Amino acid sequence: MGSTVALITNATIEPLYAARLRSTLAPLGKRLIQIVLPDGEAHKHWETLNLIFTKLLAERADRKTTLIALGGGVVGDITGFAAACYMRGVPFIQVPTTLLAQVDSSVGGKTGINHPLGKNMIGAFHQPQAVIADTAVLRTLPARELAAGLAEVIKAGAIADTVFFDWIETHIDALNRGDETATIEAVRRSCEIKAQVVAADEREQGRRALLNFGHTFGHAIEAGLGYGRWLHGEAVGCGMVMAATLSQQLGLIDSATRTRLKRLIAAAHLPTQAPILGSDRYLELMRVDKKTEAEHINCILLKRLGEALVMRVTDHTLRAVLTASTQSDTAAEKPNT
Ligand SMILES: NC(=O)c1ccc[n+]([C@@H]2O[C@H](COP(=O)([O-])OP(=O)(O)OC[C@H]3O[C@@H](n4cnc5c(N)ncnc54)[C@H](O)[C@@H]3O)[C@@H](O)[C@H]2O)c1
Ligand SMILES: O=C(O)C(=O)C[C@@H](O)[C@H](O)[C@H](O)COP(=O)(O)O
Ligand SMILES: [Zn+2]
Repeated sequence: MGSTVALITNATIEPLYAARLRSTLAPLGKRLIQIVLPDGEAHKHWETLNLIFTKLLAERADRKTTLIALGGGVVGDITGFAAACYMRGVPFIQVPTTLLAQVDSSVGGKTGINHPLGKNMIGAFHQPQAVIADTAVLRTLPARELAAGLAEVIKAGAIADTVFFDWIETHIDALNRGDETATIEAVRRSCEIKAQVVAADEREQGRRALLNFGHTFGHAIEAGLGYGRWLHGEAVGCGMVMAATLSQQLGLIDSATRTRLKRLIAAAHLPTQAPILGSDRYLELMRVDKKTEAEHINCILLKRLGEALVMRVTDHTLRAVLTASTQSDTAAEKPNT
């Protein structure tokens, strides 16, 4: 580690947890630069990234400076990308403070920012030196943000581990109320699953794409409504229901499996009915996805709970799912019966 550390956080987290982190760092005797970003997904863009570069340059941060991301996925993704770019790459550490960041975004080295035309479209793979998660900080997390984090926990079970999926079903009430023992187990197993997938395919040449279950639809919802209107986890929760509907339409899963996933997502207080954007707009947004190849949309589908696969899907099939998913629940069930 060099002689300087840059603590990067946001205006909500700084008064809650920055002093504690500063006092932990104090015995190391490093020069500390603190950068406080504006809060929210709507600020996960180029201008916010540039605030970091400007401050690091103005403070003469050298190429051995370690950046520390103290916050949720937004702070983590921007800080990681700043670390990947600043002086062509400096080390960084993730200190995730949301459930979503502790179970998913702090692990695996995907960093980046949004573009008005697409979610996370500008970024880099850059692994953190360490991830330090303390579940005690989740006590101050708003309930809506806790639910958003559960979406990525459910995703991990749905794509990779049926035993974990069963466990989430059994413990959903405990997870909803932030029970410490259940939360620690959810963080532990989600990180274990993610780390295994990333270790096998760090740069998403294959299996890592499965971690994108629910995201082709979800990212379209986030970008289509305007970043920050629906939380990432909310959009992913709804996106997983849409992907399950698609899986059923393609004959991969039965109606009972789709219903089981949908029930769990609803039990985690996440939306299951998609916002109306129009099928044309959805398809336009879904095509702006890193899995798209020569304009063809690739989706992550379920084979069963605990197993997923990537498949190219025609616009025709997607239109049917989009229509069903934005109508009433009864209508959404229709194509599947
Ligand atoms: N890199 C990846 O692999 C990856 C994976 C999943 C999601 N993401 C990204 O993560 C982002 C979503 O992250 P998020 O859900 O953590 O949202 P977020 O970073 O916006 O944090 C949610 C809100 O909670 C506040 N907050 C954070 N910690 C708190 C605490 N302990 N107490 C009280 N308030 C607290 C934040 O200030 C913010 O207002 C999205 O941009 C998504 O694309 C990235
Ligand atoms: O780590 C991954 O790989 C994921 O897909 C995890 C997702 O939960 C996360 O939202 C990720 O940022 C989405 O990746 P993207 O490549 O579609 O931007
Ligand atoms: Zn995600």
